[in-house]
Amino acid sequence: MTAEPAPRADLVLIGPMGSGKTRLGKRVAKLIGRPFADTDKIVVAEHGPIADIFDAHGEPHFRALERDAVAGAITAGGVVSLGGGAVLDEQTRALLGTERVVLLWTTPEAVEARIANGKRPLVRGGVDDWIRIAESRRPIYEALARHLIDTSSRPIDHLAAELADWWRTETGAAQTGRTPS
Ligand SMILES: Nc1ncnc2c1ncn2[C@@H]1O[C@H](COP(=O)(O)OP(=O)(O)OP(=O)(O)O)[C@@H](O)[C@H]1O
Ligand SMILES: O=C(O)C1=C[C@@H](O)[C@@H](O)[C@H](O)C1
Ligand SMILES: [Mg+2]
Repeated sequence: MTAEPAPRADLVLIGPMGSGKTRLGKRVAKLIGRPFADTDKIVVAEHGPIADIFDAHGEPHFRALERDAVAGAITAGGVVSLGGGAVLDEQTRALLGTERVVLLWTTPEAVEARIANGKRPLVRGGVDDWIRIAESRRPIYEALARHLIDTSSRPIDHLAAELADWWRTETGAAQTGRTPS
């Protein structure tokens, strides 16, 4: 029997816009003492604001940039927060098949204020856009995830502590005290 390849990243956070991937990812990385990367931030650093990329070149161009950012970040390791739609890419989904993937979910009520800053071109129509997109992607998210966290109402510190505990259990770090490769 062939063993499943070991995950390259410590954690990969997926989920809809505003579910807290960036904020929680940063926090949990600090707790477990591992580097943090956010694929949206990588794309922005290299190519400028996401809304500008969508407006100037369209979504498929953004997805291609995002695919490369995801592959690079996962190969580098640590805690990786993906953009909400990164899972639409087939190559990315194949990569995530062997990763420790955590799905963050939230309610429309909780997300409405979180997505109101105009930085996300796909929800310019507000929370109705968010509901349509989140629900259409839900089966993809659920098929990839090994663990689910609802970020609607609990304080970020509690969520981060819970996720760090899950990581320790999954990796055996609690028992051995070592950092997994
Ligand atoms: N658990 C939480 N409680 C309250 N506010 C939160 C929580 N998680 C995130 N937020 C706030 O919601 C907003 C969006 O969070 P964040 O940027 O982490 O979402 P995201 O999942 O990375 O979204 P995207 O897919 O668009 O990158 C931020 O202003 C953040 O501070
Ligand atoms: O869910 C999405 O499709 C997106 C989420 C954000 O993280 C950004 O990657 C961008 O706004 C698109
Ligand atoms: Mg984010």
